[in-house]
Amino acid sequence: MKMSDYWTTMASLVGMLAFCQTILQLVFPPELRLAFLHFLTRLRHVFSSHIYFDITEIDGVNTNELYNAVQLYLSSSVTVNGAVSSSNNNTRLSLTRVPNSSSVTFGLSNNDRITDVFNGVTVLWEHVVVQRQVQSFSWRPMPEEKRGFTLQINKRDKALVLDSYLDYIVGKSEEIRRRNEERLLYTNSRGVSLDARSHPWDSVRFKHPSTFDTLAMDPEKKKRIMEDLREFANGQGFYQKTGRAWKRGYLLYGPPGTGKSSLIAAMANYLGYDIYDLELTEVQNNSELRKLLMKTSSKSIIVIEDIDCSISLTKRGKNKKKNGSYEYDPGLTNGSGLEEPGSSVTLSGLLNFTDGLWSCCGSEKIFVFTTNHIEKLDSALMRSGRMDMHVHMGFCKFPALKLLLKNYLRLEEEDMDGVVLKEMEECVEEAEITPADVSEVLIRNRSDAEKAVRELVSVLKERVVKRRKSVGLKKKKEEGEEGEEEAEEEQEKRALDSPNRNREVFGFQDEEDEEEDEKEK
Ligand SMILES: Nc1ncnc2c1ncn2[C@@H]1O[C@H](COP(=O)(O)OP(=O)(O)OP(=O)(O)O)[C@@H](O)[C@H]1O
Ligand SMILES: [Mg+2]
Repeated sequence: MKMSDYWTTMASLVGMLAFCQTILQLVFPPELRLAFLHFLTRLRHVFSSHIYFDITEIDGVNTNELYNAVQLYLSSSVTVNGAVSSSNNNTRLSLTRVPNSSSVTFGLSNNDRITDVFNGVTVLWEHVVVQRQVQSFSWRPMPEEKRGFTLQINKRDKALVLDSYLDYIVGKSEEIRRRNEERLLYTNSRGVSLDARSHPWDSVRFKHPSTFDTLAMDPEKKKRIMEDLREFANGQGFYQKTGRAWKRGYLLYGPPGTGKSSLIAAMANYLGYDIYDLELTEVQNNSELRKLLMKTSSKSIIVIEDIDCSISLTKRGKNKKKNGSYEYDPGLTNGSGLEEPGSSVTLSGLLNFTDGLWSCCGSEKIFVFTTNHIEKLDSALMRSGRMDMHVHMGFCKFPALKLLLKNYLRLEEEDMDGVVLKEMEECVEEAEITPADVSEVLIRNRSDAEKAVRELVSVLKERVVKRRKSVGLKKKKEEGEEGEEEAEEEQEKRALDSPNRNREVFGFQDEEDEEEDEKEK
């Protein structure tokens, strides 16, 4: 038989089987029909030159990330990839826009098909939507519809698809999400079941406008951080070669309102990473902490803000328990001072979270801790290798001030009066003002740039005067204390040198003195 005849016979066989399926659906009772249908579908697949893969939206009770990836990928290939869209002119698309999202997502309508070409191989995608059978009882309610994609490929292309096409789709969908600036902000909350199948993080779309362009800080420091982040993101090979986990730790410290949280948002926007904002007070113990970590995705920033507020995570000695562990009380004592059993996150638990074997579940993760009081932190948290970069976010200096003026008032250096600029330059550092306070003044007067600048200068000057006063008072106090100390010392010295010292000091006369007194009498 010729090859073409073979394929014709096969095609007619497959067609016949499909026809039988339809007849069966009409004639037989449901139970029998189902069994026959299964049998015929199998038979059809045996003779078919195609192979099919089902990618369902929900895998058991977990959401299937591959489903979302395929949806995003196909949505972009319909709109971006010209070759595909032109061959799918008749495809019906559904349009969705998620709350807070700026972009519209195109998706395949129910039971519609689309072709895609990968490395010269054509594949067919079908979006299958069927009604779910009514559940008598379920721990977790399921959606009414069962959705999934079916991928149809030629049997001979199976290896190519399994080896690289699906990976390509996942990578591409992540890229699309980042390009759409659609990042997610996750947070954990207490009481969420942490069994192996559910997701302990709640997420919202993250659209923070802070970027490195809007961040007012020392330009050199900013450049270094950006370089470090870029090297990290491109450093897969380096981390592999050196045997290090592909992760990096940042400790941001400084007074409130100096831009620590803004820097984290800028980092996420710069790299296109998601943020996991870990609320440590909601975590009951180390094992829960580990489970949370296991459920974080790659390309993410895991943040623990205000770590200094977790008292027992600070100086080790203070809260050392009898068994040698370091305890953290996340407010779990129920007011009676009695701690609920098993409710503690220890410092070593936290260090394992950032540094131990578990920290490299997934890869490409950045850990960021923030604190207002670096001096309170335990040295174990600070040692090199743990927090790779310590970034001090300090009071506003002149370059940062100029950036804020530019961002808030669109005032360039050359637009401004040289004398005013000089005044600002001279007093900004001494004023010890935070970028948050500067922004406050500028926002208040943003409709009138001149007024904003005037007010800013006067605020700076006021602060300088206040600071000088308080420094003067402090100095005086110190001098006063020093003076008193000196006077006391002088007195003591005199007392020591005086021949009557024993009298003064000890309150008795020695024998010699008594004799002299007698003589005088
Ligand atoms: N360096 C900065 N550059 C630009 N804006 C800043 C900067 N620092 C603070 N701001 C402004 O002040 C606000 C508060 O800043 P942010 O929350 O980042 O401070 P923080 O250091 O995290 O404070 P805290 O220690 O209280 O958490 C921000 O919304 C931002 O508008
Ligand atoms: Mg903050």
